[in-house]
Amino acid sequence: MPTAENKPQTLYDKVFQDHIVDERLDGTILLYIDRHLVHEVTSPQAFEGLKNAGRKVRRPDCTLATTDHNVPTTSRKTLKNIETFVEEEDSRLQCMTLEENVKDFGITYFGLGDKRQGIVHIIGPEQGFTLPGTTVVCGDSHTSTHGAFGALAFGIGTSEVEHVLATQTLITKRSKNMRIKVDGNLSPGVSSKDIILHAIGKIGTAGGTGAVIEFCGSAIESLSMEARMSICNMSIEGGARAGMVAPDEVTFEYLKGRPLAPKYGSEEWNRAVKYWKSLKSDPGAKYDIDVFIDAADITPTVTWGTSPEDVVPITGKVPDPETFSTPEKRAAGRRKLEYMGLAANTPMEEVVLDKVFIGSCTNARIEDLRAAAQVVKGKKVASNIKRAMIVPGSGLVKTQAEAEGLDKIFLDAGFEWREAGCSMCLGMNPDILSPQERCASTSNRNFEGRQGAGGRTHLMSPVMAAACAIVGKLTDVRKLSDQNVTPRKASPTPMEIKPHVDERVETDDDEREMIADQPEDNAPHTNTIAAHSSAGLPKFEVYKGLAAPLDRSNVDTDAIIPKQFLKTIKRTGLCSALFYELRFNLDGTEKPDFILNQEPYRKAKILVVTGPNFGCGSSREHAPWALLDFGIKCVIAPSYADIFFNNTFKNGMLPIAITNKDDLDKIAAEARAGKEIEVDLPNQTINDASGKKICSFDVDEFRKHCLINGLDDIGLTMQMEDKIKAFEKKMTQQTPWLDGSGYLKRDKSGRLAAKAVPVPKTNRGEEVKEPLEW
Ligand SMILES: CC(C)[C@H](C(=O)O)[C@@H](O)C(=O)O
Ligand code: SF4
Repeated sequence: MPTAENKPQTLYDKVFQDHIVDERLDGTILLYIDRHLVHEVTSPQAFEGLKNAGRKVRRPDCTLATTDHNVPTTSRKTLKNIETFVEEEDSRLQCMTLEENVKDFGITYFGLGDKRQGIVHIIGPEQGFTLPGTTVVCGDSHTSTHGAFGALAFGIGTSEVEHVLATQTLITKRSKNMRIKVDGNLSPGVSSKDIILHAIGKIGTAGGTGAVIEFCGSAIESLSMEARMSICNMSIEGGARAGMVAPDEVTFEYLKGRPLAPKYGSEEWNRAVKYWKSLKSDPGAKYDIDVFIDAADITPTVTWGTSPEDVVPITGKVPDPETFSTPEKRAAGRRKLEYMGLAANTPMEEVVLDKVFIGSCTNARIEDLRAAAQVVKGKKVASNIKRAMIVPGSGLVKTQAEAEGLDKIFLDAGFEWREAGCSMCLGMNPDILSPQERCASTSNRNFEGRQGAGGRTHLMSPVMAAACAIVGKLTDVRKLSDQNVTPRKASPTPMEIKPHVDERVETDDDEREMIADQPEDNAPHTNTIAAHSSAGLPKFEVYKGLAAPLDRSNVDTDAIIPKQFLKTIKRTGLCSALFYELRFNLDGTEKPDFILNQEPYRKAKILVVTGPNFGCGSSREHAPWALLDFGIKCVIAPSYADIFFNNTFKNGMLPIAITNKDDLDKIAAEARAGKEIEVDLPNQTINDASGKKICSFDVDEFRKHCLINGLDDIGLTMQMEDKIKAFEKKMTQQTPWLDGSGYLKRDKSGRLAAKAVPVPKTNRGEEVKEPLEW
């Protein structure tokens, strides 16, 4: 019998274990974060919180920022500065706020004039900022991308961004282990995007909820790093917190010569590789969920509906909702077809397109562009295609593609060749679909309104999108006769990255000692933490109010609050943005059918959702902010997506999972009758208006404690300063390559120049009171 110590561990277990700063008896863990990526959309409120509290960024050397979501992808030839370049006012403000914050807090930033600027999940790996065995976070759900390196990488909300900026840690719990094994050879024309779409079709968008997926098997091992990134990128669409692939020779090869990776051939590199090689799952390691896929079963795959799980082989037909298993699914299916403007049983290859988008953090890397160019070469975009866009994922991808002449191939065929950014993946910038326009897209989400209000998205691989542009309809890339599209194997010609920053300086032993021995008030990366509490949130105890019933499944955060409202730099003012496209017509008038437009539910304080997986998709904390602004502080649903679930607690809200259908039906019946519901958190019961118990509910002990006492995590974590500091000292010894000395300036004595500051206030700017127990 293996003991707890020698129990076989998974890759996830190993990386998680190596980052535990502290563990409570109830399993709440303070996890150290090695790498923090920051973008303009989810950071302004976090920096504002730091400023209000007089806090510093703890590890500027481990933090990397860029602008990507809001930036126009038009030519930057005339770019002077972001102020004159970004025309849309709110976008401009968000970009400028980031520029101000990175200056104020001393963070490395790749702005629009910098060739290294690009989508946050493309630039991290490109720079060697993402490394195996690290914990990587970003206020963005597709942080899962970085798991391709054997990193534990996941998206967080803005409150957590603030927590990481201030403490370089997160409060979390262990996730479940899930394994998706893909064995065998991929057929020509089938790529990693097809693998992940196929897998999501199989497990569903909630299939990975609460889990970290390890992708393995011979088909995964044969893939290049870029292909592995596309797979891990979409783990979040399968509901998982993160996706991971064990690091191997392909990974090490990719990292050689990256500016922020340990210098190839150095002692540090050799030490790092030795550690990275230890990160494989042990034989006999147990997985809570195991999925097997035969690579031979995967064909070029496209989506037909408004959820990434709505997949079908390109050779298939639009499904008939009347054949779906339950009345709820039939109703949802009809709605999807109506939104998508499709008739059941139409062959997918007969669906005519308007636009083609090749880009996004899923598929805008150099290999994606090479593969698409191979299909397009010597052909022309079909005349019915109004716009076909190629948007490289970063300035470096663009430069490399131009050096290889790919831009010319695309331009000759009639594609637009754009500058780096998120572009039409979510349309927070000028690149959007018009209502009813149909797009073949290499992005990752096909939610209603995702690429523009009323727009219709079909997800697919870059070679498929390229073929669609040529044919003008959804099409099977394998039919384009002279194409020779092969799956993306480990590439013999990786992208050449020229270091634009000083290469990482190897920390020698003496230096390591010196860093570890620095006096407390001048440690390499510290905030001296004054004992303080952070009682800043309104307390949640017994909460009573009208409950609005919502009969929907898989409500994504794009539906809770669409992209156009993410441009705010505040946490408030989002009441009318809540469920905007469900609540309002294009002309701004109300849709009378939507529940929150009906009496008495305009005054709802609780939302009762009868379908599972509420809050899936994007990490936007704007979703709980909008609910709060409307007056809803409690959501009751069968299940939630992980990031949304976390985000609500950080705002003093209570999401309750009721898995028992009878109980949920009773609650929904009260809601439908327009009666009030009482949520008693101390006693963990849901009661009717008279106080009679309907059912009990579970809640995590630590979260309950924080809600009832109105505690803010950051203040609590800051009381763990000694433990965090001790952890950092150990890490500097054990994994010196993670101290980002390549970015941070050193003072004359060679010390990393981050200053210690006392922390007199909470993140909401209030006076510090007595310290509290963590
Ligand atoms: C803006 C950001 C919060 C969001 C995410 O978390 O995914 C975005 O990148 C998206 O793709 O919807
Ligand atoms: S999913 Fe789209 S919007 Fe989100 S980070 Fe990736 S490219 Fe940007």
